[in-house]
Amino acid sequence: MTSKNKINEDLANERRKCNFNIEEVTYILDGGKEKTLQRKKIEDVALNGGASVDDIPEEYLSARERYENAIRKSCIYTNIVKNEVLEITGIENYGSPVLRRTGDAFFKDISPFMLHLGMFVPSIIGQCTAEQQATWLPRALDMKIIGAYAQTELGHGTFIRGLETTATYDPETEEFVLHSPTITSYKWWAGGLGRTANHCTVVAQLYTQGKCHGTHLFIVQIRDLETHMPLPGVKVGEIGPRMGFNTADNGFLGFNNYRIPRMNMMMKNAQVLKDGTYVKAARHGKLTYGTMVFVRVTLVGEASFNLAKAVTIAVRYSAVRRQSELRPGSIEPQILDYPTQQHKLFICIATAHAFQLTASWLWNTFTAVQAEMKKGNVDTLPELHALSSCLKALSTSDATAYIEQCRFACGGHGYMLSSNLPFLYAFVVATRTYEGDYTVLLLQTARFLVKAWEQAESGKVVTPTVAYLNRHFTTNGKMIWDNSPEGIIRVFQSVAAGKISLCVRSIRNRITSGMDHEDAWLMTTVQLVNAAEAHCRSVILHTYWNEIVRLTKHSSDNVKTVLNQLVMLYLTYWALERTGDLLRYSTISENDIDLLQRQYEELLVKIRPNAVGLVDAFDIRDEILQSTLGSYDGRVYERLMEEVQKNPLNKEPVDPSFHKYLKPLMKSKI
Ligand SMILES: CC/C=C\C/C=C\C/C=C\C/C=C\CCC(=O)SCCNC(=O)CCNC(=O)[C@H](O)C(C)(C)COP(=O)(O)OP(=O)(O)OC[C@H]1O[C@@H](n2cnc3c(N)ncnc32)[C@H](O)[C@@H]1OP(=O)(O)O
Ligand SMILES: Cc1cc2nc3c(=O)[nH]c(=O)nc-3n(C[C@H](O)[C@H](O)[C@H](O)COP(=O)(O)OP(=O)(O)OC[C@H]3O[C@@H](n4cnc5c(N)ncnc54)[C@H](O)[C@@H]3O)c2cc1C
Repeated sequence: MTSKNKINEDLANERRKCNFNIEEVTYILDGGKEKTLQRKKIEDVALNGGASVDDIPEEYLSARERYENAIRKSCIYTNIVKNEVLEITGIENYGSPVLRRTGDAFFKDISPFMLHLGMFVPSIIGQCTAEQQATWLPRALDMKIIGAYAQTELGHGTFIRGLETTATYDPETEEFVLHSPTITSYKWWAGGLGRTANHCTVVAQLYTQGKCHGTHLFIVQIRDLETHMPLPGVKVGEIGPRMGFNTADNGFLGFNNYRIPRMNMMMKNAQVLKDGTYVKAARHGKLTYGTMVFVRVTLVGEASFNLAKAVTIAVRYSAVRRQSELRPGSIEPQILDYPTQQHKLFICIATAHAFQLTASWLWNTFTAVQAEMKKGNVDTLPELHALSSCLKALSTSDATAYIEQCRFACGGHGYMLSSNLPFLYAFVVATRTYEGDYTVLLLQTARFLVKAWEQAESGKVVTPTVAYLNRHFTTNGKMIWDNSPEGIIRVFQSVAAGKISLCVRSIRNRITSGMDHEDAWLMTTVQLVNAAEAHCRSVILHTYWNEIVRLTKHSSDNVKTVLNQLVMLYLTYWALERTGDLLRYSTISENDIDLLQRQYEELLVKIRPNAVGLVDAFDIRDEILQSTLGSYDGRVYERLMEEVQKNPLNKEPVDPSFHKYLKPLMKSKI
């Protein structure tokens, strides 16, 4: 073995200690052996050309060079996908998470094509009629047209009903006239819009026959397909440097009485006829928000995957890194041996599992609701909206906090861009805001919870994810504390029920004392966010536990044991995090809390020998991890030194600025 492919001895030892079958866990996380094999096949085809490697790491490039480089790599990757990967996987895999994640090997930051596949194509699939799809979809999938999703404006992101861009129907020419009447009506933020896209989905207020019918979606060509020049009446550009997403050319867009054909309105859920008659969406008023629901569902899996990357980096690094002395003169321990380090990292492994299994479950729920809606039944949509809203909010928020924790766990080296942890953080922290801000989405879930509470109060049976509310009305007093997984979950459900109940009481009291409903709701929103968070925690705990029980039924004993230890760690961690709530809503005692703490510390000890095996089971290739600290071989220090050689500042022994500025300064007199 050369030093280049030699595995770090500490990491090799960790792998020898691992007592479970790593592949078995990978299969569970991927959703089955076949899925793992297909993912590996895709990765082999897409990555074996080594196309990801930049001669100069992208962080050293100027804004222009970075963008051009991102486009170059996006085209390379798209050609590989079109010509090689889809040959083996089929076109239906075009937008699949596996392909998006494989693409991470090409970009430390973001592909300018991400929103094309992430939202433009889904908006065509979800919002267009079959006839419209036949016109647009093949061209979009073949990249003959490249799209963005332009909804947010300079003045409004959250409040979609407040968007100002107008689309006014002109029956004379059978066209819509798009217009940006104010500075705040300019579209702002859309990924890929600034420099790359030649089309976009535009969300605008629809006017026909002198009446406004609210926001609707339109497909709009914004650039010439030959010259790429913005079309007359279109003003488009890039919004400037951001915390992350710097290769995603997020853009602005304004229209000056810009005309598009009538059939460019996405007409699956509402239509404007040739004479201007508006035909209302028959089934549900919010179906035009469907693309957002789809993306929120996929973001739970994204949160899991990015957290899995971060914790793979941090655990491998913590096995390689030795620091301090436990006793005078003793060998320096691996930092992974410190219980405080285990406390930082094992919860991240467990959370990545919890979110991955919840994401699959949510995806199944989403497809079931879609199937019902195809049959004309929209009854399950409110529950899906409430679930996808809170799960998106919590998974992105927790993943953000834990990725930062992984960075802290890597000390100074975690601050290096080459560790990839700062990029991961910058990417994931944005997911807490985009596709619906954290607070705003939890308040959407709270609306659903208050309604469900009122139904349960009146004796009606409520939908499955809030079924615990029915129990709330049949049991008296605090929930009996019980340290079994099912017991902990029941207590978390009681916490949620108790908090929702307090919200309802607050709202009612405020109304009784003279407030109108809107103000009473507004004054209760701090509690409502808290209640929605508690509900969502209980959903995640419940789903994670149920899925582990179901998926490990036929697993080997050691896999069962280690996955059980992780889920128990997760349940215990959250019980300890929420002791205040447990004291308020259950019979838990001081003694029970002491026991929980001991149980938690014992779980850290039990998981420790399998920690590296557990992150290996995420099976994330080095090309995708893109980290000096987290590679499979653990050559941390060598890679940090190799990276230094790529630094353009080190190309010449003396920097020109020395002669230009430093030397004159040194020579000048005070
Ligand atoms: C291949 C790719 C793979 C992976 C993906 C990887 C990366 C991700 C890809 C792309 C993402 C990248 C960038 C992000 C792009 C964006 O950010 S696009 C812009 C997103 N914008 C938002 O999310 C805005 C958030 N705001 C809203 O959703 C709404 O305005 C609101 C819900 C907050 C409020 O809407 P209103 O119309 O005012 O409604 P309301 O009065 O509050 O509620 C009325 C009733 O309607 C119900 N409702 C609201 N929304 C929905 C919905 N979506 N579905 C079903 N029902 C809904 C609401 O609950 C109310 O019901 P009641 O019964 O209580 O009356
Ligand atoms: C990296 C990135 C990429 C993006 N990509 C796209 C894209 O491709 N296409 C697109 O259309 N958009 C995109 N966006 C925009 C994004 O969807 C919005 O920024 C997001 O929905 C939040 O809206 P806002 O910016 O208007 O925030 P605001 O609504 O102004 O929020 C500001 C604060 O006010 C609070 N707040 C707002 N309303 C309420 C309320 N009703 N109750 C309580 N608190 C409230 C929020 O909680 C938040 O703390 C992107 C954003 C980012 C950061």
